[in-house]
Amino acid sequence: MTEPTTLTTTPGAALEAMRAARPLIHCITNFVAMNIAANTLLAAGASPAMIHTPEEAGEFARIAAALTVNIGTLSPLWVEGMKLAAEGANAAGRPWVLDPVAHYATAYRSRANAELLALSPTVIRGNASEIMVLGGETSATRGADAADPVAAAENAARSLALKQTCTVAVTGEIDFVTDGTRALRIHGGSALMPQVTALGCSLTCLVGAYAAVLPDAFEATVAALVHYAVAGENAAADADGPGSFGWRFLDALAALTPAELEARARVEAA
Ligand SMILES: Nc1ncnc2c1ncn2[C@@H]1O[C@H](COP(=O)(O)OP(=O)(O)O)[C@@H](O)[C@H]1O
Ligand SMILES: Cc1ncsc1CCOP(=O)(O)O
Ligand SMILES: [Mg+2]
Repeated sequence: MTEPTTLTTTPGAALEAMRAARPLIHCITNFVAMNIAANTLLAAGASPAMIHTPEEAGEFARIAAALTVNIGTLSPLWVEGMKLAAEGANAAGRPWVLDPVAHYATAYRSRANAELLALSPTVIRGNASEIMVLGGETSATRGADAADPVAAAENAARSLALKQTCTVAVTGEIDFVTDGTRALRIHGGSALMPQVTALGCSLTCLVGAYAAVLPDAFEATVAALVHYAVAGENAAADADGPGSFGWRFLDALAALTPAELEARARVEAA
């Protein structure tokens, strides 16, 4: 029988540590997400830098506390920058997070994603459809939005985590995080979240911020997802729709205190 997964750093302590460190996060994300992801990191308490050109991406990854790579809007130059950055992060012993946006959509995108997977991301964060296909299963989805429930992706996430020796986060109505041995589910958030573009991409950057500070990538990923889940619930309480949810969500990320996060976190064994 396996032991139930417990956290050594609670979500409140993780938030306190992340804000105290205000880690510099190197983000290579897509054109849609760049602004909202940078604002997400600032609101949460980290310091973003969006740097993608091959001339400097490898060098900068060695300076930053963590790297996040998102394949949402690719071009050959960007892919080169992503690979150099991942190599730089690995060389400097920094964690890096991969967001495989719609990696199944085209042959070019699949190839780029496979090349990044070969560079051993510390964490992979995707929606259920993205993780199912990465884990060798099929999905009816074609674009960036999920067409499957998170529960359907749990087995794929476990096998992907074991194959890649990394942490895998599957997000959706109830998030699932595993490193192949440990596994937890995180409740919270809002049905308005998938109606605002790039919130998943921005979460990937926030996972980088926590992974920069906590030594355990599994626990860092859980902490980032809990921060997002509680902020999402708070923002949704007064939102009229996706538009007002967007700005309320930034405010809620910033307003959360470690004590509130501690009291409101809903994490269960999986
Ligand atoms: N139906 C939902 N209810 C609550 N939270 C949700 C729901 N769908 C997505 N989320 C949250 O939205 C955030 C982005 O996840 P997701 O939409 O799965 O990513 P992506 O944008 O990459 O498809 C996560 O924090 C996730 O928990
Ligand atoms: C719409 C879109 N198209 C290419 S990247 C992107 C953003 C996807 O954002 P998310 O995965 O967070 O929904
Ligand atoms: Mg996504």
